[in-house]
Amino acid sequence: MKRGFVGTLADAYKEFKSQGKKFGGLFVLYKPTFMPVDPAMIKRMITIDFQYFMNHGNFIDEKIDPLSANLLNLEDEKWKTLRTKLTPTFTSGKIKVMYDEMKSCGTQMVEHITTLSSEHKPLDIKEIISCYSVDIIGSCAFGIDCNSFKNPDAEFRKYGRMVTEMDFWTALRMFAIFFLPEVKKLFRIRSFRPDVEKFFTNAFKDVLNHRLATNSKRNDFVQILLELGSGHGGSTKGLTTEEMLAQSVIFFGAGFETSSTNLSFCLYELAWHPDIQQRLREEIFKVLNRYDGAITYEAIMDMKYMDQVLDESLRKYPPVPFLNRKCGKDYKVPETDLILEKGTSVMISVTGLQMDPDHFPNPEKFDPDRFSKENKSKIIPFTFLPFGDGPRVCIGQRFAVLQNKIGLCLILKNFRIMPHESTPKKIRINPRAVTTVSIDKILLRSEVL
Ligand code: HEM
Repeated sequence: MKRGFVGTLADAYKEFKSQGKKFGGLFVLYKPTFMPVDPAMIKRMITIDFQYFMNHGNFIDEKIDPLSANLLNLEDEKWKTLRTKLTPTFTSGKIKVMYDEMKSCGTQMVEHITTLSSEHKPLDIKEIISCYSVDIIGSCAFGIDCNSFKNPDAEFRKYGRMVTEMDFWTALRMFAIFFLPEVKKLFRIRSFRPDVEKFFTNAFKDVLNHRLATNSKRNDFVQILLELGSGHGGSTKGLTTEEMLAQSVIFFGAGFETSSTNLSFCLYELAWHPDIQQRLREEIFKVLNRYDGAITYEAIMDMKYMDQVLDESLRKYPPVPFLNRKCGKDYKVPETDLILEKGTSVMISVTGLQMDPDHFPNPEKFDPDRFSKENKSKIIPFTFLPFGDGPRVCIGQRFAVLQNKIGLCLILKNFRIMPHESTPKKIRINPRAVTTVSIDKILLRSEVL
């Protein structure tokens, strides 16, 4: 399949749209799948009629694959209970506490880019941002200082790479999780390779044991998870050790690649658009001036044009290019006689919507002004869905936005970013991947300011 599954979903979206339909049907291999394309219908399905479409329909088997019992995969009451328990973990207040940790990871990234710049070496931007991202999520979700920049063979970076590198088996594993959970169950394909699973399990348990033995604390998710549970050994009141582990792993799995995709594509576009880059840099200096030059949480939150730039990158390169749901009980499609049977798979093409010229004119153009105060209100609701929507919306959105704003602020404050002679004019998306990944390595140049 030349276009890959994500491309095929976007093509189906285009076809249904061009036929003037509000929805359509397609087969994902053997599986009949319903695809709404009308934003009002999408809104209805994932918010108002959420009770019918509460679950993603991903693979889950707590016994043979305990790590699959995470927030992303859990269903019905189990999901609801866990989401309620975890929601306080991601409030602005809790995320703000992790700010210093994020900034210190960013400072290490700046040192690394400074060395590369002074040696006139190109920046492998995805690799650099992935190190930054792995340092942050390793620190916040596992309480471990990864030091990926100082130690390129750092274990977290190595195993993190294994989770996301699109070799044949990872691609198959990820495809099976999202599209063919029955096949995954039949062949007992686990969510992670055994060595990766072992690494994360040991790392988490070591940290937990250390915290409990020394009564030490840190501003991270482990601490919050620990406070939710009654601690080691398992609890029915809070979270058991296995449940905590599954959540930390999904924070890593769902947060690391998505966030680095957003920031690295953003820097790629800024390299080709020096005018947008300069406008953003001017905002950074202007805001920092108001805060006496200090890069504080409040200053970062005040950088509004930066939000526009990151949003435009999320629009053009949605790290998660589709939303999936499973119909939980027979559902009558509004204004039709069609009944979606319980168990039917539903796919929403985020790429289809966000690259639709009816919703975003000239969609290939990188134009952060689409998200300006005046223009944002003109965007049709439910056509911009990089974090999903409804009760199942991404729980880590605030965390991801803060992390990427800090990274972008530190990079643009210190460096000018430019294309390298090998930088592709257009990104070619890897058709094997179920996320938005470039086939080509993206090299950029940097100059110390
Ligand atoms: C730019 C970065 C990110 C993007 C684009 C992104 C995107 C998404 C999307 C599209 C969903 C599914 C929403 C739906 O079905 O409606 C999701 C769910 C989720 N995300 Fe993120 N995400 C990002 C960062 C993060 C981070 C940093 C974390 C954790 C620290 C995280 C944790 C999760 C979890 C646990 C879920 C499942 C929520 C549930 O089913 O209740 N994500 N994300």
